[in-house]
Amino acid sequence: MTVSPAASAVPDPTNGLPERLAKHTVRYADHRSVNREELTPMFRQYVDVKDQYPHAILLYRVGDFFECFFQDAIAVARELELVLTSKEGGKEVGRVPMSGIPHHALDRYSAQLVEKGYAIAICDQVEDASEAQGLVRREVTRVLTPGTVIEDGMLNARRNNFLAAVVIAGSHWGLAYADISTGEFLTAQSSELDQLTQELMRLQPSEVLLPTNAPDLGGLLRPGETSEHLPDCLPTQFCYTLRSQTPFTIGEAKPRLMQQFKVRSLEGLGCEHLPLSIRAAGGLLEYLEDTQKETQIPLQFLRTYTLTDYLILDHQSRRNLEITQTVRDGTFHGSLLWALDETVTAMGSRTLRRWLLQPLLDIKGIQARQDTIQELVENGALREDLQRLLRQIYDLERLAGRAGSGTANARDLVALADSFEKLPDLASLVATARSPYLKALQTVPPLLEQLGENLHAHLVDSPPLYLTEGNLIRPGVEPQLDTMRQQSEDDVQWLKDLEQQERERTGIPTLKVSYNKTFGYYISISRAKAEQAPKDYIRKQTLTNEERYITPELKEREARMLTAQEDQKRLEYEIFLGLRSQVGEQADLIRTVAKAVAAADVLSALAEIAVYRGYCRPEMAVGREVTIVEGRHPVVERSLPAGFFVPNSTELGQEASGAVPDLVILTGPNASGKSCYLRQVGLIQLMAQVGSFVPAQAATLGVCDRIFTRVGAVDDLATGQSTFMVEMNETANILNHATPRSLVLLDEIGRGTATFDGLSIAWAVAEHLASEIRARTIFATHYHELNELASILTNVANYQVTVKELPDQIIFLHQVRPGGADRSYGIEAGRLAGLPGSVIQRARQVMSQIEKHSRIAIGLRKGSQVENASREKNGKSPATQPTEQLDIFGA
Ligand SMILES: Nc1ncnc2c1ncn2[C@@H]1O[C@H](COP(=O)(O)OP(=O)(O)OP(=O)(O)O)[C@@H](O)[C@H]1O
Repeated sequence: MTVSPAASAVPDPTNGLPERLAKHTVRYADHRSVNREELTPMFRQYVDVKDQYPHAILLYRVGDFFECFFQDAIAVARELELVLTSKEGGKEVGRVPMSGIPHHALDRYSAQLVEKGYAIAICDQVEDASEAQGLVRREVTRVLTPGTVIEDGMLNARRNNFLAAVVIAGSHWGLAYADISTGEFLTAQSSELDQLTQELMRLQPSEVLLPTNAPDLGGLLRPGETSEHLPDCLPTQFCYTLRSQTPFTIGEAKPRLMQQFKVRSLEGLGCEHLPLSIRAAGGLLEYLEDTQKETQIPLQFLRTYTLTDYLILDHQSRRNLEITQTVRDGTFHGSLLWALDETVTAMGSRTLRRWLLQPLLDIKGIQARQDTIQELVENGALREDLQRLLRQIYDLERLAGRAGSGTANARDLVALADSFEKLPDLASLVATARSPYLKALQTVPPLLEQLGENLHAHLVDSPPLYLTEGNLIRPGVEPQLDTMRQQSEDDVQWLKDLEQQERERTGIPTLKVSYNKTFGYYISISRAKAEQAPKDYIRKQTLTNEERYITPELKEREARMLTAQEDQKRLEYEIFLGLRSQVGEQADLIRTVAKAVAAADVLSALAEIAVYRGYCRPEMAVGREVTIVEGRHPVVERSLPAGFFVPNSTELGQEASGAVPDLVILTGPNASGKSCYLRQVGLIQLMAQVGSFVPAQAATLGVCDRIFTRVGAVDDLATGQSTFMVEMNETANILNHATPRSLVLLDEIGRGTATFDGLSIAWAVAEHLASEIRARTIFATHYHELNELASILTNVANYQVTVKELPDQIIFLHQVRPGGADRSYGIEAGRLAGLPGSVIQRARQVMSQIEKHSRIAIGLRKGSQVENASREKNGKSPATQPTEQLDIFGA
């Protein structure tokens, strides 16, 4: 990072030092507090590097370890539960805190630190320690931050790892985001700050770059940390990196983008006229240059999108519909994605997640997906063969990314070649397919076929993990390598011959020619026979049972052999690098194919589900109709034994017929299935717009612009808002943004306050939605007084979830039927829960008094009588001619 040493004041040297170390001779817990002149040369080199990376944990290579010192040692020991020790920092300095990790465990430990929101600078030895004159030269070769990791072990295969950058100007904002492991790079600009929050919540980026004027640049705010530099609209749950403003200025960002994509104008990228988008994207690119050092990240062409391209789902709705995790405990198990993810590749799984979070608005796009699913539903053999082949295709997107960035190993290239080999099979399998997503697989780019053949021709089937140890390249492809290999076989034979020859010369049949790292080749004779060793043997080492010798002839041959081996390994490595860059050059093409493969995977998974779980193809309509026949909740159905889920139908929002309501008031006892029904309707609509088949017997669904859900009441502890305030904020958001094309699912509005306030608000909200906005709405409530609304507004209907009452129990039928519940079963539920009999009896008395005398009840009764009379007289629909506000509190 181009960050100057921290500008903050030099800290107290012992601040944060663990007691155990403080008691000993360790005095310095922070590298900035030490007098550099007094440090040993190695420590001086360390602090010089550390100064350039004040906000990252510096992992400093010393032999076989990556060591941390001073404050980093303390943090790393704490976070990774490693032993904190100390090392002599200089005569006057004394010991400084130290902790370290073995170099071979770098990936594992780095992954843990990055996951905890730390940035890591890896400072490696850049010259051979044995050849160094004085101190070994070291350099930071890579900076790892949560949003910039590409290492396989640090990424979740089934989800994207996004790095985002935001630029805010007043209420306008620009957002750019990239997944550098797959190369996706997108940008958007808009004008409502709330939408920025919603976009970030959808993306769940691992790291967000924020240009600021903060003096302490490069700082990383870990999730949950707050800062005066963090604007209010940005949720604290993400990891933020504070950057300088300069790369985010239009003057720097624009040329950087043009250079990256080798274009003369940004017109082709679609963001020419979106300055905030350009600034965000340019700032993100600069950060990549800064952190990736020599590693080139092959990004795809920047794509500009607008928020209105997709069905809008705000964060609350996404959460309430439990799309990627459950509300209750935030687990994947129990979410919609869990229920639908039958994909067989990691690329498919990531694509399904993205599709579920961005349902489509375009009917043609939806139908293209539906057509593909239908073909795969109708042709079971095709579906099975397709999935069998897809299973054999590796993560092309990320493998291409690693090849392009020069971090792929030989196994990665073999995995790519194996995958390319399957593409022609895939193409011939779908040769006669008719649907769009299968047709996309019918042609295999010849370049990829050749590339796969070339990789297979060169690389052995199971290459080693390390690239510089040889054994990567097959025999017979590179004459020079074959000559070298022949030479080393001759050498091995020469050693065998030597052993035989020396056994005969000395008369010792147990004499052996062996090798170890310290002495190289030597002749070994047991101690008992040592006096038989010839005079020309030079003794090198004496062990308890063995004497070891060398001869000038053996050493001379050894020197030649070792050089030849090194040359051979180097040549293999060079051939490998050539292959890797050939793959890297095709990264874009590979990713295009990867996209097609991923989509086919998602659609065959959805087809498989449709067949086995009895889903139907919904008819997508241009109007506002929501007609679902015998719908089911896709997740609850899966968690119940087969046949236990009770299907329910839904009819909302038909244009012409007055018989179909826009708004349904849904009543029913606790735990009867109201929330489940509400979510079921939302999920069916969402799945339909993703292009999936839906859990129903039949469905006709108009395309929705937004789905809003307000389900249950949960305190938002993160922002310190009360249950009621959260509920009111969410309700306000719905009333301000819903349109006649929206689907609104409300559960228990007005519960978190006094009953009268709650009922009044619930009434007013329902009335506004039905008569002003006319959004398709299901309004689940315990206030059965709201049933009166249906007698006032023609586009409102009452439904209830039915129960069967037995003398000592209620049986939940889970059936949604027309009509309103005339009472709630709260007291009944209390009785079943074991409240004392006297309390239950008293509650019943109180309730009957309230029902008789409550001014709300009287007001409602009176109001509806008056309203009915006036409606009959005028013959007008109150939905088209809003009534005056009903005085539910009586005169
Ligand atoms: N259609 C159905 N078929 C079978 N079981 C169902 C159905 N709907 C709901 N259930 C079961 O009933 C349980 C309670 O449902 P839900 O939470 O939707 O009730 P509710 O009416 O919203 O309750 P409350 O008013 O207390 O919030 C669910 O966990 C589910 O197991």
